[in-house]
Amino acid sequence: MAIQKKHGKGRLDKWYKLAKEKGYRARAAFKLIQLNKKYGFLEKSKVVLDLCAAPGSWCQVCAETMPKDSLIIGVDLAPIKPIPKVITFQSDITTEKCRATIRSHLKTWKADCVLHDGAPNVGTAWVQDSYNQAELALHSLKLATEFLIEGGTFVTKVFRSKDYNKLLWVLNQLFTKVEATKPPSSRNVSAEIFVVCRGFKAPKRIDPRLLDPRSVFEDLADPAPNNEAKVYNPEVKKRKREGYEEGDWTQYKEIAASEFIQTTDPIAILGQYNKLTFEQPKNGDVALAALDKLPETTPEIRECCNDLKILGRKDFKLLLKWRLRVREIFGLPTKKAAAAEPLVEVEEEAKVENMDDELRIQEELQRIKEKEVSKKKKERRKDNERKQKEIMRMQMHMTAPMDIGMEQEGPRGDGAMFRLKAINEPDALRRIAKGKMTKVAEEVIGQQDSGIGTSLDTDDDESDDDGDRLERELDAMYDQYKERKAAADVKYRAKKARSEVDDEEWEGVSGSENGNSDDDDDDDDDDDRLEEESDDSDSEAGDIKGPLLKDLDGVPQEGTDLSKRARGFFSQDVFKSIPGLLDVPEEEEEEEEDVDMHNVDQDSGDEDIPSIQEQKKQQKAKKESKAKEDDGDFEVVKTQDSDDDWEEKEKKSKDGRPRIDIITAEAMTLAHQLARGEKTAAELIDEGYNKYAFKDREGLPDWFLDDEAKHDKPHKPITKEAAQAIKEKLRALNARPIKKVAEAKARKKLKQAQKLEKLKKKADLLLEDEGMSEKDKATTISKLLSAAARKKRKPPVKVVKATGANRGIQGRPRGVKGRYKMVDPRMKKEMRALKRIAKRRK
Ligand SMILES: C[S@@+](CC[C@H](N)C(=O)[O-])C[C@H]1O[C@@H](n2cnc3c(N)ncnc32)[C@H](O)[C@@H]1O
Repeated sequence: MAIQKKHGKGRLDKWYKLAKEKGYRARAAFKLIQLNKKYGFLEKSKVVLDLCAAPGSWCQVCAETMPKDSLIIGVDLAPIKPIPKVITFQSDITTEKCRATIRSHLKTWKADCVLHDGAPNVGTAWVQDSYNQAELALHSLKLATEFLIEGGTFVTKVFRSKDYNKLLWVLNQLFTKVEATKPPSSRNVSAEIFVVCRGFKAPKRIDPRLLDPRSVFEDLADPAPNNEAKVYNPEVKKRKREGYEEGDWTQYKEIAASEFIQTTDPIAILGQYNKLTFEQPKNGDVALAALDKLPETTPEIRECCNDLKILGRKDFKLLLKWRLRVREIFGLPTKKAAAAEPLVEVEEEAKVENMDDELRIQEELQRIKEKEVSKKKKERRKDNERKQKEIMRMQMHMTAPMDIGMEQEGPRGDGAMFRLKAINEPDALRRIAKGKMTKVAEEVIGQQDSGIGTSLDTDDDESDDDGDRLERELDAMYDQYKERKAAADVKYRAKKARSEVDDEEWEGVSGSENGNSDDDDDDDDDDDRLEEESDDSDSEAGDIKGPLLKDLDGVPQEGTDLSKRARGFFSQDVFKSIPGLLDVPEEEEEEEEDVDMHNVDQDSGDEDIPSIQEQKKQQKAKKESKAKEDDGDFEVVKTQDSDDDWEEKEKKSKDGRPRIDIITAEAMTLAHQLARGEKTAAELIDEGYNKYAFKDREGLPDWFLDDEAKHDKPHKPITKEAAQAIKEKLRALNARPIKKVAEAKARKKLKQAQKLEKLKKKADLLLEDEGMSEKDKATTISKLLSAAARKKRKPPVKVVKATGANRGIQGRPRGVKGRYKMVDPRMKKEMRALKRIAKRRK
């Protein structure tokens, strides 16, 4: 990462430039803008108090963002140039006078928001600077507690220093939500951060010590280093990311061993020091001399004392035991003695009890909570993974259903996953076919309270919020990418359209069931739709026969240009009165035959596709047979086979052969092999079971699946002949005019025919005229014909020079009508030069 310069031109960063551009008085404006973007406190505020407001960019932002007629008061030590809609005055926020002036401006009102971006004069020692900042923040908090409305927001700038935690503790006592954040516009090199405190508790009485810098920052002990951790768990070493401790600038420290014996906090010594020394100081230490001579001070103890930093848990224990033993010998109070004097101990403890302890306890609690939550998450995820694996194993016949708790009712029982009766959702079968097993199981089986516990994703929704959000963002980004690509890339559009058509084919059974003709076929939508439909399922339960018993006889199938779904839709009763909706009008047919443009299949002479007359015949025959059925008194029981028939019929031509258009070289190779008997159908089916066939795509995001789709299929060899056949097919297809051209040609033809008709009528009239001689009639008719054959001359294109008034203009030059072309002298010269060159080459 590049190091940000804080001096010289380094200060003039993008925020500085942007502030200049936008007319803000300081780049600090963006800090407030970004804070407000995150927390949104300004839009709902009517009264704002901006402490330390000079030069006034925060006030500018407030005036811009807050509702009209809001009250904005800005105060600073330095003068603030007037800002429209803002009251400003010069004062020191730590003084009583400033407080009184604010009161006079606010009258009886309370501020919805108090902002503080104050910075005392910095440039002294870091410790002093940070302390001053914390102190100023506390002063601003004091004003906030006086003028802030209950539930109001206080925003303050602080430095991350040793006082930071104490300040945070105070803020936590007064606000329900306290969050520290560093807006992007705040320089990385700056130690400043902003604390946004929401939900002012507005207590009736505030302990003055809470807002007194001396009691908050100075009277409290520094947070004790975690010496226990160092001693009880010495193997886990924590790096000191914050550098040296305050006032502790050396790394190597020794202390007299006698001190260790006498101290009340031996752990602190063991944690902080490197060595317990037995060396006598200049003025002599009797206790140390005695200790040195004690038999309890064994060589092992001495060895341990020599370097505390390399000791393990066991060694520390040894030292502590030794200390207790020596204390007993010296007659110093030990634990046992302390137990006999509980009152003294309690008093001592009460003194130690301070804000830091509370902070530590809070932190500890938070840590334990987080640990628990993450443990639960992990367990849930593992559980889900296990279940998914089991289901997959079962799909691959590696596990019996009993292994995942389906033994009570068997595979077709109430809770059974593969029970077809349960799949009464309009789209469920298709979804299963698509591999949306988990979702279906979740929705359908989950409703039945089967106890299998296959609600694989539901728990994750709650537990894995971050993961979900990330996934959603990725999905949204991928959708955007797809849209962008579709807009720019024709091939991609065509591919997408193809894949949608493929999807539609699958939907044959369920697509028209509810008349949901306008549904998209997106996989993503499937899930949503499943949810919607399953909601309705109760009410419709009686009507739904299940997709395996689908009545599609009533749906006209062939002979129109409409899709399957559209046919289903238009076959409803309401449309019955409109003639010709489902039939192709005869005129159109004739026109199509005349124009020769739409019926591509006829063009190509594709015998597999039935002609319109044949289609009609089929329809007629169907109607008759249906009428016969209706006449009869018996009810036709639909079977699964009949549905299959319907699907089959859709795909078959009149002679019963499947209507398959082979468009890839692989398919053509297969077709050739089948035709020549080189491959049997059984072999083909067998090849279908390959390593790509059992991919679990459930729950995977679209972008991943799309990428995978490029590679997760077997690559079949293709033959030269097959490739050639496909090439020729494509060439023939390309040779055909595209629809637009064909339409234009047809229009032209039609116009000519109309003209000819008109001429004919005129000629007839002339012929009937008895007053004209035959010769005159002939000349008039020939004149008419030649006039009709004459092409209309296009008006010439006017050339306009792009000089004088026309230089550099855009659009039509003045006084020029009709078609025109702008030329400039440069173009003229270039054209001449080109002509010259061409001439020379000749
Ligand atoms: C970073 S500037 C504030 C910028 C301001 N938020 C803006 O957007 O323009 C810090 C300001 O705090 C002011 N300040 C420092 N100590 C102050 C005090 N005791 N009372 C009032 N203002 C003080 C300084 O005069 C300085 O103008």
